[in-house]
Amino acid sequence: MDIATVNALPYEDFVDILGNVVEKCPIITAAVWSGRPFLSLAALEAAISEFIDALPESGKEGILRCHPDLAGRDLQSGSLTRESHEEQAGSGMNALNSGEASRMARLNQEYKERFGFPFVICARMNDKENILRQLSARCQNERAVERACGIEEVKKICHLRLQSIVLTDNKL
Ligand SMILES: NC(=O)N[C@H]1NC(=O)NC1=O
Repeated sequence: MDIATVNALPYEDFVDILGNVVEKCPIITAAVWSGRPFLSLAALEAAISEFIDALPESGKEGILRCHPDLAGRDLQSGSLTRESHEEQAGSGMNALNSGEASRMARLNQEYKERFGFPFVICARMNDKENILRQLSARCQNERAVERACGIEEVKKICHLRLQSIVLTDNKL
């Protein structure tokens, strides 16, 4: 689908197709629809970023809280969104050995207790070793730093999800 097709979508279809570019936050997609027409995919992505940046800190934390844990309950029970499942499987989250799995569970829990929101990282840009290393390191951050860090990762995830739906000019 190219950007002209995206711009022509009624809002129901726009939200159906693009509603999970930020995990379980279709309200963001629904909000930016009114900014059409977007000149490019980059312009649509910028509108999403601006919407997120304008939220109060509680709203940004809310976005983080909509994300499933990496290698967590939803992966085990098969209840991840399709996008999240592909991302987690791609980075080896469903193939952790028992030592890695228990380390991931312990650090995820420690992180959530410290910050009140889950650890978020763009799984498609990292392998499991890197994810575990980052999780451990980021547990030491200040809450405000970590909130900003998580939101930057949400934007990376969004960037890749948008690219898999909307053709960029060089793919036309
Ligand atoms: N917690 C977390 O980072 N979740 C995710 N990361 C990602 O790339 N997809 C997710 O669902």
